[in-house]
Amino acid sequence: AGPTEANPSVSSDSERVIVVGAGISGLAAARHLADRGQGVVVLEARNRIGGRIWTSGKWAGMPLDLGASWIHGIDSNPIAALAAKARARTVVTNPDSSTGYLADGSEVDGAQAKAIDRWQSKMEDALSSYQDDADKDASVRSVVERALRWSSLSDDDKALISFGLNDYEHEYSGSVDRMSALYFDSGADIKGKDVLFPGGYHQITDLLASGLSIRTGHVVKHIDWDSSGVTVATDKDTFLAGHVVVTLPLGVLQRGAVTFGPGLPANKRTAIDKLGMGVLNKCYLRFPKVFWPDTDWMTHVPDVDKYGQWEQWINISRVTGRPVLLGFNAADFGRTTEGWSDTRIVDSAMGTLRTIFGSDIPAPVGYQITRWASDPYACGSYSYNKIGSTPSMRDSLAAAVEDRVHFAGEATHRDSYQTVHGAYLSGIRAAKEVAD
Ligand SMILES: Cc1cc2nc3c(=O)[nH]c(=O)nc-3n(C[C@H](O)[C@H](O)[C@H](O)COP(=O)(O)OP(=O)(O)OC[C@H]3O[C@@H](n4cnc5c(N)ncnc54)[C@H](O)[C@@H]3O)c2cc1C
Repeated sequence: AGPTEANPSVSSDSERVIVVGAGISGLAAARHLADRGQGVVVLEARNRIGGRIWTSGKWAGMPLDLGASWIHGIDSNPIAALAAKARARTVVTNPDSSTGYLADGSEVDGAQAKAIDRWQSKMEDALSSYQDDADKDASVRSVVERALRWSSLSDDDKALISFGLNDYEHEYSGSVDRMSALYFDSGADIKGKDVLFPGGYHQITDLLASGLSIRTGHVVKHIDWDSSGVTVATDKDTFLAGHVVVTLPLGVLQRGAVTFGPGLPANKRTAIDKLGMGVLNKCYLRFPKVFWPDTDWMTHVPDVDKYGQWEQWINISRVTGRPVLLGFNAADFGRTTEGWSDTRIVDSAMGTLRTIFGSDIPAPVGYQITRWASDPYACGSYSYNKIGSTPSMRDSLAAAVEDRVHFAGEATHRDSYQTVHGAYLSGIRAAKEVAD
């Protein structure tokens, strides 16, 4: 039967494709299919599209990205092509444009900067020789600490090494205590400059979404299939289709928030279980005036007992001309702060800024804070390679089930997981599977 009058959204149209999730991967899949004449409906739990791309309009005239900010590596990056198509202005941020500070707030001098670089190279060497020689996985931290004879080091050197370890956590989002030394960096190298969008990343998702049939406010609960088709049940309705493209974040799959009938194959369940979902949170602070240096980045090396706290900041005034700083917290500390009140988070951030810039800096006039791990439709920021996982598990995560249930999303991209472009490419890949 076709759509019924009582329930127009129920259709047995076996040609139709349902896409679960209106993040960049779901939108890419739906766009690809719709452009080829395929009937496609996107079901999205939130009342907005974009998923982990989320531009806040809370401060008038100052769009701020609470999820992804950058196109990582603009060379042959499909998101750079979409940005051009959307006529979205981009601004390069340069990792070398950075001012560093030590635990006491003093600026890192030339010799100290060299010491940081030296420890960073030693860490990289230790991890790459481990990858060459080891036959058993271990955590990034344990490999680094063993190779650098941790217990024999001074507290100052430990602080510099810890800063390097936390840098991995910012990049990969997992804790170095659980991140796989063998595979933590198994993704493809980023090629080209990093750029962000002063007008917000939503320009990319809006471009893809234009004209698509998207049902927001539909929380998918069950996905069932057999030889005749697929049934997708949300909290409001039931939808029938020939194929479904599932773009649920890894953390949502891990939580078992959506049931699959019949169950998912064993290798996919193993991949869901073993891959890691990490955390990166943002805290934007708006001030009455700029009191910080005119570099893109500011870094802070805290004492070892304050591991991972407010180590990386980006100077938003370079991008928007407005007096705004963005502090990041990753992995365990990022997760810990999610249990704190906004006031406690802002006070903690201000503690670091006062150590660096003095107690007479102005109080912030506004803040915006993310809690990605507590978000039930993300359950984390992006995936990472946890001890016990292997890169091939991403292929298992990506594999279609019986040519009916297809999977996309950043975690399914073996080379470019953790990124917008990886998620986008995974959506196109899933759409091509359906269309074939
Ligand atoms: C703080 C942060 C900073 C980042 N920075 C960058 C960066 O600078 N550059 C970069 O390239 N990448 C960055 N990333 C990663 C990037 O945002 C993601 O890789 C990408 O957006 C993921 O897209 P996706 O389509 O796979 O998943 P999502 O965008 O999460 O899409 C999945 C969709 O499914 C929906 N959903 C969940 N559960 C259900 C349900 N039960 N029913 C229906 N719908 C459901 C969700 O609401 C969501 O809209 C960042 C991520 C975070 C969180």
